[in-house]
Amino acid sequence: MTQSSDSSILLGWAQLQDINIHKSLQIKPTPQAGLGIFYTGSDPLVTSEDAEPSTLISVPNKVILTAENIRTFALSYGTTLLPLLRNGEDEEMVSERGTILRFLLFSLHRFAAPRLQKVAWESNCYSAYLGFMPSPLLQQTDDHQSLLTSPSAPPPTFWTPGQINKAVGTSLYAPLSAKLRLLTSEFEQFSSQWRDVFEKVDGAGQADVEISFAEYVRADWLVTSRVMELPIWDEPKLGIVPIIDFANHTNPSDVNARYEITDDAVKLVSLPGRIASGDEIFISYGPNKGSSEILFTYGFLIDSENASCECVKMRVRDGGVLQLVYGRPPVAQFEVRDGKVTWECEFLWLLCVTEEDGFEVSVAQQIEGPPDVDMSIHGQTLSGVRGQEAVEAIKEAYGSDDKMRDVMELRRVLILEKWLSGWMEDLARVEVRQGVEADEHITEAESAETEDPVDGIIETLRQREERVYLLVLEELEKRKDELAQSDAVLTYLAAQDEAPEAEQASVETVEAELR
Ligand SMILES: C[S@@+](CC[C@H](N)C(=O)[O-])C[C@H]1O[C@@H](n2cnc3c(N)ncnc32)[C@H](O)[C@@H]1O
Repeated sequence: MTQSSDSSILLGWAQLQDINIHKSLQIKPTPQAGLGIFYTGSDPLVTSEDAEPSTLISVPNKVILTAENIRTFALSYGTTLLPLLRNGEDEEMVSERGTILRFLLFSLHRFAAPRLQKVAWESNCYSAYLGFMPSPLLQQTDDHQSLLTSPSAPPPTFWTPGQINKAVGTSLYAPLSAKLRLLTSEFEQFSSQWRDVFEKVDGAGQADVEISFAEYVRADWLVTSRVMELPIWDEPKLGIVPIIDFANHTNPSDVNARYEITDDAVKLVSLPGRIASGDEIFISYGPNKGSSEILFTYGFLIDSENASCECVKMRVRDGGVLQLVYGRPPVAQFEVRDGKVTWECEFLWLLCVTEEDGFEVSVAQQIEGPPDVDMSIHGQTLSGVRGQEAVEAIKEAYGSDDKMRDVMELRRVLILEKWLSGWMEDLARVEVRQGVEADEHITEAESAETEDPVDGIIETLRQREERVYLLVLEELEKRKDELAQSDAVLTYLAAQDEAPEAEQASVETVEAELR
């Protein structure tokens, strides 16, 4: 089967589904990103700088793989697909993500029983499209699949425990470990549900009642890397938009198309003057996403050298006040955009106020459920105030105090500096830590002799994150020097020198850090 006939299968399917595609578009392999969308014409309505944005692809809502459409579609499958879309024990439907994932699993599984294969694939009106889904680990046997260029390194959820361990210290490690734990526990439950459903089918054999973890991880990756949040209905919904989902990512400054969402369709429209004949159509998967986030979600490293922005999001686990007030570790965000360094760590307000300032947090452990957390500011108790609301209350109470504002900022700077230095040390540590015990389903397939492309990815990620931390540390150092000279801080320190010994604990820390 040739490349053009490949593309024509997909485009023919799209036509049957009332998907409108500009006549000069092709879907074909790219050197690094699997399949992509290419413009091959010279229509001035698309290429000219003076043209209006032009619709390249328009996908009607009824074709989008949303949970709602899949549930409707599942009704025609009788006893096979529908029971998979419910939670095993109760009769409730699974989440939107779960529904899309289970539909993909059902459609892409190779059933041995002809009856099941017919229902899942041959009578599936999405199969012509689903046949083009990438498969980073599984061996491809389909004619058109074998033509796809597979990426040199698999996405992180496919990494072996040994590969994952090498990411220790990067901002990828914790979310990746957590995701694999989640996938493992979901899979335990789902694989037995799958077995229950297919054991009842006449003629079902071993290949029909068993589903592998690798299949589950692949379906999850397809959902994660292709799903969009669609604000079409009253409440935004998740959906995979066929054909438009072949658009690859580039840096925001190089994009040549964007999404347009109307009441009845999702469209890909051109950016005037950005597309020439032969160009690939590119969108941006998120201008504020850093290397780690793109790697986690889409499985590749962005071209950060040419990007105007690098961003690191790190979950902060203090096991204390933050955990109590936020419920889960909050995210510290650092950004270097066009050379400008910024950070977003509002939750540090929770750590820069002390009992000495009239701030207290008290915890009452419940017999069941999370503990009750009360905050008290200058003797006034605020019950059940959590997260950003708690931060706002502290800012309101202390942020307007001219005498304390700089002191508090200095405390925040010092805490952040300490965290960043710790994270830099973690990044520099070469030792491999204890494995991700959850990942028992993927067998170790590493060879010491062959060069592992995942090593290169992790090393690049380490270097990028280290650079961001270094730039933030430089800024913090400057800010620390400014604050140390501020009248408010000098007055505060002088007053503390005169204060009785017992009251000096916090300033001693501040002074020690300043030295
Ligand atoms: C929405 S899909 C795009 C279509 C995809 N290329 C395919 O063959 O089906 C997103 C996936 O495309 C690949 N991709 C997109 N942009 C890329 C890029 N700039 N570099 C490498 N891979 C990219 C990644 O595998 C990503 O998870």
